[in-house]
Amino acid sequence: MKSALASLGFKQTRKDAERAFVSSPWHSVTKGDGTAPQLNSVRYFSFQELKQCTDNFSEINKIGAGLFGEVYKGYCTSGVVVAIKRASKKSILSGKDFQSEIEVLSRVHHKNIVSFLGFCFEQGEQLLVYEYISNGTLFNNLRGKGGIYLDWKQRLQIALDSARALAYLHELANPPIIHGHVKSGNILLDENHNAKVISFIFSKLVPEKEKKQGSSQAKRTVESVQSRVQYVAGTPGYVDPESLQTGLLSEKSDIYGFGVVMLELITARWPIKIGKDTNTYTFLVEEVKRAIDDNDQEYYGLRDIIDPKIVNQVTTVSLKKFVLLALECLAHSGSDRPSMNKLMKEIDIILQQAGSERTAKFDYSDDSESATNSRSILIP
Ligand SMILES: Nc1ncnc2c1ncn2[C@@H]1O[C@H](COP(=O)(O)OP(=O)(O)OP(=O)(O)O)[C@@H](O)[C@H]1O
Repeated sequence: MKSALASLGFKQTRKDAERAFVSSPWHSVTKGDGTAPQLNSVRYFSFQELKQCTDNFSEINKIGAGLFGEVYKGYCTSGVVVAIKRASKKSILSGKDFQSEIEVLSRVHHKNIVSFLGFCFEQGEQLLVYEYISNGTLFNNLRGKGGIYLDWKQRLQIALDSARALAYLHELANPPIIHGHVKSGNILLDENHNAKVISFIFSKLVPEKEKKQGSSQAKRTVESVQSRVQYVAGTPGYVDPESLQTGLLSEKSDIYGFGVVMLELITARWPIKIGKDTNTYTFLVEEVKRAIDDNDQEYYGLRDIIDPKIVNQVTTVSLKKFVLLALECLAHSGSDRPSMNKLMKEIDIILQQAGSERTAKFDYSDDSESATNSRSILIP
């Protein structure tokens, strides 16, 4: 992390850092009260610096918008590119809340989670600075909008990368973190098509006034999620039905969202489709469940639903196992869903099998195993 920061080219000296920290509103919050944040691996960016590297937050540098606010591409003087999330007025947190979010963010380090580089908190602004991930969201790429063609094995690898990231958040991060908003739009692809999970902290970045009693690290109200799904396109299809009933989010809500992402990887379809009259909805989960046919040895009943771009590549065994695993994630009751750790291991096995199934095909042997795998040739 240190070298990444040094290469940012802002030439931050210890003096600069101290000056910046003193001028930040946290100074008054933390001074002498023993709650100084552990910010060893992140740096403070002045608002002026961020303004400069985004050309005054120009439209041309705007790359997206989420519930926290708008996201800008920023060019550091060294040429390093960063992604800057600028809180909208309604997302501004109290100094203490922002501080605790920064503390959590600064402790998360995983190769499949977008790196958090620093923050800014001055002039009534709150900004988060991340490494910039160049190849867009999985959501867009699956729908041909990101310019990347993803074959079946790459999709399995993306599932594995994302599962690793979420398993880390659930089981290794300290304190454990519930993502709260798992969707293909929150999985970015880097230049080597590695998956990088983003936005995991957002569900905690809910303004104080929107929080309900009982909101904590482990159990957060789902009210904010519900209010968000009304205006975030595509998100409703990912919401765990059990959390909607109980009003609480848990790790199992992330598992549900992940199950939907798994189905997207197979089908490249929207998690929810709104009919022309806007009164009818089709959930991908229901579509897949309806189509499954145990008697179909080849496609498991999903021939017409599988993304046409990969339909000639999916291998029978890996397809069936992957779908069954996704359906386990989508069980109505959270207690029936697997843990992220289990998912990670299962997907790893499926990926290895998919590899060997493919190899079997290239053997051109005439046994029944390779006959079953007759669809496993990769189309370049
Ligand atoms: N580190 C990053 N590198 C490149 N692009 C990013 C990065 N972070 C965010 N983006 C872009 O900005 C968009 C908005 O991101 P953001 O995380 O704020 O919102 P979201 O994922 O759409 O929704 P939500 O905040 O509700 O999860 C993303 O879809 C992505 O295109």
